[in-house]
Amino acid sequence: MAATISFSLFSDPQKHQSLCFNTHLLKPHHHKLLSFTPTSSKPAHPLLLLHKFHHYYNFTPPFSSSHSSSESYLNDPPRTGGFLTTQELEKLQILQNFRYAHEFEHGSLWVRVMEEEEMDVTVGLLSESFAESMSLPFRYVNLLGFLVKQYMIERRALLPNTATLIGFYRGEDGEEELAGTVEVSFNKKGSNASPPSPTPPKDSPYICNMTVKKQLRRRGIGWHLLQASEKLISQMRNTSGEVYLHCRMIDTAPFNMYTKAGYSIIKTDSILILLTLQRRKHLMCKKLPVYDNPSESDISSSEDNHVHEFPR
Ligand SMILES: CC(=O)SCCNC(=O)CCNC(=O)[C@H](O)C(C)(C)COP(=O)(O)OP(=O)(O)OC[C@H]1O[C@@H](n2cnc3c(N)ncnc32)[C@H](O)[C@@H]1OP(=O)(O)O
Repeated sequence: MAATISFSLFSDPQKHQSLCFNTHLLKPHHHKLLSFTPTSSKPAHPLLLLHKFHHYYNFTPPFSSSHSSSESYLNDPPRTGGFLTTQELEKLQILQNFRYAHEFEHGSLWVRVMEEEEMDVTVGLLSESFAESMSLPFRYVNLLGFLVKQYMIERRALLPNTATLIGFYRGEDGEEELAGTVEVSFNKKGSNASPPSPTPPKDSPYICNMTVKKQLRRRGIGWHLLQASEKLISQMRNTSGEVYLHCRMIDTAPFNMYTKAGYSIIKTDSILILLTLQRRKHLMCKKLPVYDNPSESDISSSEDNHVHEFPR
């Protein structure tokens, strides 16, 4: 079981061994989940679940208002397997300082880079979204959570080449809550070793794993998570002015959003992809302006900049 899981989950084949080891961290209830047989007549084999999970968004694949030191990246940078260069330290600083805010008539949204302590809530939000999109029963959310967390730990080690953004929403009741998340990779180092088809260029920025909490959808939050991602990409001063993303053909909501935001289809999976139990996907692309000075990328509309106290 351990060896099979490691085969399909991780984006970097060289991490195969380490995941074999990690799977020993499975708690007894995880083992139970892996061998779980749902009530339908056709049992969902754990391998099928993992296969679907791997190909869902990018596997290649939320928030508390109180917490965390703002110095966390620089004082305790994630382990990248080597020393950080001066340029990488500068990029960590950009990530740490990144803020995006928007005032709606119905409430406020703040977006920033996820801190380590926020990983568990973010994992919870993503797992529910994956279960929903893969039409899996709610009882699979815990197992998905285990897999998503392993993935996020691996991605976090690639900071500042990739980052997970989280958005907090405060509605009319004054309560703040985690509203959504999105992952951005900025360059080849942050890209996935085995990205989904159709394959995007590895050295270009790439957006994936966007989700908005179900109860908060259709309020403009997804749109502003996308704007925040593009703003961050521009601030990170990439040489490539193009940003790529995948969107499943059946997902009309994100497809409409990306089209409205100026993304166009570059390539679409052949119908033969259905033989591999995957949904057909579009690879979409948008050309972003390249700025010499990162502050020039601060192009949010004036209403976006009604930034007050930022929850941390
Ligand atoms: C690259 C990737 O990550 S692809 C994966 C995308 N994620 C998912 O599919 C997960 C499940 N879905 C979601 O979490 C949400 O529906 C999201 C993230 C796609 C959109 O988030 P929301 O906050 O609901 O979107 P938002 O309210 O900002 O709408 C922006 C635009 O998207 C489109 N849109 C959003 N929801 C819908 C919908 N249900 N039907 C049709 N179009 C929709 C519209 O064009 C909308 O603009 P409009 O309001 O002016 O018509």
